[in-house]
Amino acid sequence: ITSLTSEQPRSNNTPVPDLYEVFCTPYTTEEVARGVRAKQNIARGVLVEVAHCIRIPREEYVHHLRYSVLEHYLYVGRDGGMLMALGVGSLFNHSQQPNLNYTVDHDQLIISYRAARDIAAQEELTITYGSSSKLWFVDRSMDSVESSRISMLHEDLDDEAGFLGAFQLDNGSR
Ligand SMILES: C[S@@+](CC[C@H](N)C(=O)[O-])C[C@H]1O[C@@H](n2cnc3c(N)ncnc32)[C@H](O)[C@@H]1O
Repeated sequence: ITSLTSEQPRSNNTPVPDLYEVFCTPYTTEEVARGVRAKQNIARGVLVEVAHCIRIPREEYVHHLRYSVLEHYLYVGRDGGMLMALGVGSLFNHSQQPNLNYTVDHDQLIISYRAARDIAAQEELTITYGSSSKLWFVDRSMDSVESSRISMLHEDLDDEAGFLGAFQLDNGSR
């Protein structure tokens, strides 16, 4: 069965297997601080991960989850709801110059992550949560000094939906 499966063409929404691993970060501040890094070189455009999500209705988010630790793990969903990405979708750390882009399929409750550029083995895989002025933590990523300079230059461009949740609520957008 294994060889049969691997001989079949990969469908457009099947990520390439074994591209990443979870590691302990030197810079985030959780009790167990993790990030995700590449295990091998990844070419630009490669589908790295597909995260199935749990939809959290707006009411549950507003009255419960935003007061919990999960607040720092949620993606913005539809109609004021939020999405909890399963698997490593919830473990990507933030960078102002991320090497992953992601798209949210609100109907299928799926977030797809693709390489935004060529990525070298051992590089941390990162997404952007939004502009640095809206983050709820001190950005300690390796590129944060350079990135805060760039984000100040691009502050006005950063108001799209789809980033992780907390700052958007502070921002009064729901
Ligand atoms: C979605 S979680 C990422 C996984 C998290 N590092 C963990 O081990 O559970 C978001 C949290 O990671 C931390 N984090 C993510 N990116 C960071 C960065 N660039 N600098 C410092 N902390 C970061 C913050 O504490 C944030 O609330």
